[in-house]
Amino acid sequence: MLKSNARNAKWLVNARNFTSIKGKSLAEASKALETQTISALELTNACIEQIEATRQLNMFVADTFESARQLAKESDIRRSNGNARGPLDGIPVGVKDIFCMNNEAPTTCGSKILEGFKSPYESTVTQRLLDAGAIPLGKLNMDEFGMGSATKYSKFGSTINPWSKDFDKNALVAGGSSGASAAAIASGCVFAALGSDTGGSVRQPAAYCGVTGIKPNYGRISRHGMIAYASSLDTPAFFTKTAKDASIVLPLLSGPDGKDSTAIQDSISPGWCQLPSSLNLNGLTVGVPKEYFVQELPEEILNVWDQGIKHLKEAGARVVETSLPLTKYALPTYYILACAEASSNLSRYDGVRYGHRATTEGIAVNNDDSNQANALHDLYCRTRSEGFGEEVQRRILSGTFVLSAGAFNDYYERAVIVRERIRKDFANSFESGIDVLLTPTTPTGPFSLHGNADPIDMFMNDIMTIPASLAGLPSISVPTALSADGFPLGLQLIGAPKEEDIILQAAIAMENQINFNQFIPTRVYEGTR
Ligand SMILES: NC(=O)C[C@H](N)C(=O)O
Repeated sequence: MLKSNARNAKWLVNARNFTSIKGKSLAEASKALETQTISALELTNACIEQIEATRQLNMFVADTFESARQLAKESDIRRSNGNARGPLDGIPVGVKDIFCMNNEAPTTCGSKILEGFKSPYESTVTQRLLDAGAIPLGKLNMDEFGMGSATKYSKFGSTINPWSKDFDKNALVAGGSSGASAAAIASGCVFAALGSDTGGSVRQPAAYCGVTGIKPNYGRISRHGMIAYASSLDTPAFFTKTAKDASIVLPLLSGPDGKDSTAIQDSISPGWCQLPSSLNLNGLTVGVPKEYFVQELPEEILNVWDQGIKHLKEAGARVVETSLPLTKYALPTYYILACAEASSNLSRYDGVRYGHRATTEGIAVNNDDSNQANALHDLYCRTRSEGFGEEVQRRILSGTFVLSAGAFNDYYERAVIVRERIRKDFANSFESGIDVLLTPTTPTGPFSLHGNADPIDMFMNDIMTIPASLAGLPSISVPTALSADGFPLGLQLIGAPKEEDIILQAAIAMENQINFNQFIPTRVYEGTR
């Protein structure tokens, strides 16, 4: 009795110091739980408070606070019994609304067509989070079905970048499609957040929000329960404050899964992803691909790139120029393949099986067979026109076109061939002795939320991230510097197949020198840190 009172008293004292844990890394939060400096319930409540304080950014589209508090209490009991499950036990996390969860939150993928959809099952990756003792606080906003680079194409409206000078006229995009997951880390609402990366959806928002975003190798994390956009590219991925945190989370989410035939079947060796405590990169060769020096690259991006090269050299790496000649074909190849796969995947949303259904008012139905067929066709058309947003419709139309008989050979088939050649480009580079490639994550810093919404400009944002997606390679965005205007800029490390450990080592070596955590988006921390 006395003992537990003493511990409660200790927690109460520290409860006044919540502010000191907000915005800290997952490793730090985990340590605080381990030493019982804070309880999981207190940590959860502190994160909920921060979510409430930052509603203006429009990050959480569904809260699961009730189940979160229950899970936190269970975590505290486990810990007090000496049965804590490891570094994620008691850690508040967020989940992109693309992952099916069997809790109080609907799963909508940012789309009206899935409005109110309650998943009857749990995705593999969220189940692994739960098994590790993590505490999901809610579902995070996203571009509808993962299609976009700004988290603007959502039925819930846009998410705002926490680094914006103000959250109104001068609001910046958080990037997309997993923009809210990145923003939730940057604003200290959670310590890890799930996203998905098809062509850059985790790395690009990570760069824009000044956090770490890792896209593991295709198949490293099971896709079971992640709503499909372009199945040959879709990769469950996640955000943390630091690369060190990412190295803690990745092994817990990875591994074979009988429910996804594309999940990597190799079991993970015990030493995998465990990083030496004193990191130096002696013996590591970093390639800088010359084709990524696209003409339009602004000075500040070039400077950040130079800074990254310097950091890697200082950590002991050898840096050489390399060539990936087919880089310029990656963007069109991606948008042909992704749209083609999307047009097929999204054909299941017809207003009959689940989700939004258009009203049948005005659709004439009588017993005449042809009339009934017309009525059904009308229902599909109305449902899909009402349920899908503009960008999703655009992609379904172009995807249907590239798969049509007259266009298939010229577009889809060619794109499949070019994709293989792009994969070969990377393989040649790695075979020549390069261990990891270094590029900017994005061609610019975060842009205005209210600016030009030309879809082609939006596609151009993915120019640096898409090649690795086509090749299925692991890659990570490391927050590297602030622009002259005070906005985050990131660099991307791309690794050889299944070599997440190498990109993580290089990323950690960089972050040790950069110390990006010295910078914070002050508006969302006002009075809280
Ligand atoms: N899903 C992604 O990885 C984002 C990419 N900008 C796309 O719209 O396809």
